[in-house]
Amino acid sequence: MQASVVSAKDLCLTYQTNDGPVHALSDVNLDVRKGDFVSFIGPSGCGKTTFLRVIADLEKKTSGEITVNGMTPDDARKARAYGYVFQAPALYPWRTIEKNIALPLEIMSYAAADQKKRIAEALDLVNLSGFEKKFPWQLSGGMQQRASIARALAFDADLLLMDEPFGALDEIVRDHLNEELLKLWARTNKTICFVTHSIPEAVYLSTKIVVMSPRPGRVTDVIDSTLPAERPLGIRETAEFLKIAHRVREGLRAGHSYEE
Ligand SMILES: Nc1ncnc2c1ncn2[C@@H]1O[C@H](COP(=O)(O)OP(=O)(O)OP(=O)(O)O)[C@@H](O)[C@H]1O
Repeated sequence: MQASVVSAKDLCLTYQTNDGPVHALSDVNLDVRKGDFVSFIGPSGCGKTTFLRVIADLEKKTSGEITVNGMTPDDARKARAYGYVFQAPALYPWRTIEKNIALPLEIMSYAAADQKKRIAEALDLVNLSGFEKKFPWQLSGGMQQRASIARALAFDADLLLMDEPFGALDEIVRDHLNEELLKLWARTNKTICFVTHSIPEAVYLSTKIVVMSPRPGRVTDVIDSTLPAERPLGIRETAEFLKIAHRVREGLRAGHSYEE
């Protein structure tokens, strides 16, 4: 069996707010294994982003256990165990695209030639070759997000945390990036934790789909995908795909509140 990359046991996180406590995560138990592609899906406010942020040591658990590569999130952060792609592109406006991508590589002291190679590969992967010298504000929102994905890819961490990275992109670009991400994942044996609101995206990409529900944020279903590793886009029309999508939809419906 593959090693555990993220392991959560009875994990709880409660935010204290002026309106009282918000139970963002309640008794979450989950094991992400090396090489897994795990999608987190659920309605707004069910704690998907919070879970990623706990892994990345950007939030502290209230109780329970969480390890990342067998370490505390704090030690994992110091060991630079992961790359993080945020919901909104977080690029420095005073740096060109290539300099933005270079930043983590500079911090990690990659040799200049290696930096250049990685930047070129990452830009190619997200279809941004030729935009190296542009500044973020010269690109569309979608292109900026692709650049921030390139930054997380260039930095060669085994674990990629992706918070709705393709949510703002048009569907054709999104399809392309989904395919490219799968290829990259297959080639590199990375472990990916991926937040999405899209059922087809979750089913297409994942080896494991974690369905969550809010108030309090909890895991209501964990689906191990039966789809083959090789996934042309056409697989989305197959009976097997639709069966898994149906189960995800049922899980979402069961945990959904219509009272908002
Ligand atoms: N810093 C914070 N302080 C207080 N409450 C917070 C904070 N961050 C998130 N929350 C609350 O915790 C709950 C979970 O939020 P979270 O962002 O993790 O959900 P999500 O599933 O990622 O939502 P979305 O799909 O909208 O991004 C929500 O009720 C949210 O309002």
